[in-house]
Amino acid sequence: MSNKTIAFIGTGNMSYAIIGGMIKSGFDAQSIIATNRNAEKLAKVAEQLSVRTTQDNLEAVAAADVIVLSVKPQMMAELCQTFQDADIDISNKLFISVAAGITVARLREMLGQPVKMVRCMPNTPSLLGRGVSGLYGVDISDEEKDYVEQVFSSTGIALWLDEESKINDVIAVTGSSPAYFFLFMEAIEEKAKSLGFNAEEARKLVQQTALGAAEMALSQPEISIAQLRANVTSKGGTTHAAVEHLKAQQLPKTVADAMDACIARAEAMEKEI
Ligand SMILES: NC(=O)C1=CN([C@@H]2O[C@H](COP(=O)(O)OP(=O)(O)OC[C@H]3O[C@@H](n4cnc5c(N)ncnc54)[C@H](O)[C@@H]3O)[C@@H](O)[C@H]2O)C=CC1
Ligand SMILES: O=C(O)[C@@H]1CCC=N1
Repeated sequence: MSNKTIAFIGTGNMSYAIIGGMIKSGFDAQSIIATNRNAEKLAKVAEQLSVRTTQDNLEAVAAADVIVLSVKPQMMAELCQTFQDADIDISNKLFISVAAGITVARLREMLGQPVKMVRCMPNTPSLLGRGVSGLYGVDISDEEKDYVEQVFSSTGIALWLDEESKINDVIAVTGSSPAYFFLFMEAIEEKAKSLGFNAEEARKLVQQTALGAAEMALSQPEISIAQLRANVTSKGGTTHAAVEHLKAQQLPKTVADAMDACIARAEAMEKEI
């Protein structure tokens, strides 16, 4: 494992998930610094992940070799300005931004210099080592590329992209998509409750089925997802009735349109921020 020190600036949902995945896979907690300007949130991170914590971003940046920018996109310019204003040499540090909708060029503008930069689009299942991270690097050495890959492989699957615009595609396919699956699960859970299952039963039934379906896909890569669906669907049977209804309601097109909306929003943010 590398001996680099990595600082997460703005440790909220996403960075908590990445750090959790890193710790679970054996990264040394003392090589990880987490910051948050909110003391309560930071105390929770210290207690649950046992990493080094500070409310002082500049202290963390000064101590780290690698800095993960993990605040909301709208907060990024204000944060980066504080690095520019401080008397810290960031020229040789590696920056990783997990923010949606801010390009490398814009991040470098915010930081006031052409720092080494990786854009990463992770997702929250990273917490369980089941994440997916799209990666796009600029001006990084092979050694830095290996380190970044080690970090994000520790939280799941890491995929290097050859064009920055593909980060927006990854947002639609994996960054945002846990929410699509949760929405589907919520809909089944609600309907189960309306059929008379109590809240605990409805939750258990839906989560176990989602897990079972995902594990069937994962454990049988030689069988297409369409075939797995067909295997549940008896001709003239109950599943057929449900699936035909979803198709008549244009579910596949609705999902594709939602993913286009996701990409369009990322592109719009690139102009706004
Ligand atoms: N949540 C998700 O599923 C994903 C989020 N992302 C990206 O990750 C970034 C963070 O998102 P979340 O973790 O969901 O947001 P979040 O709001 O949970 O976390 C951000 C944290 O930063 C803290 N913060 C804000 N300004 C700060 C400052 N100046 N100094 C120190 N701490 C500060 C806030 O208190 C907050 O806890 C965003 O840019 C988002 O685009 C990327 C992929 C997936
Ligand atoms: O909703 C968002 O903007 C962030 C990026 C991907 C997931 N959450």
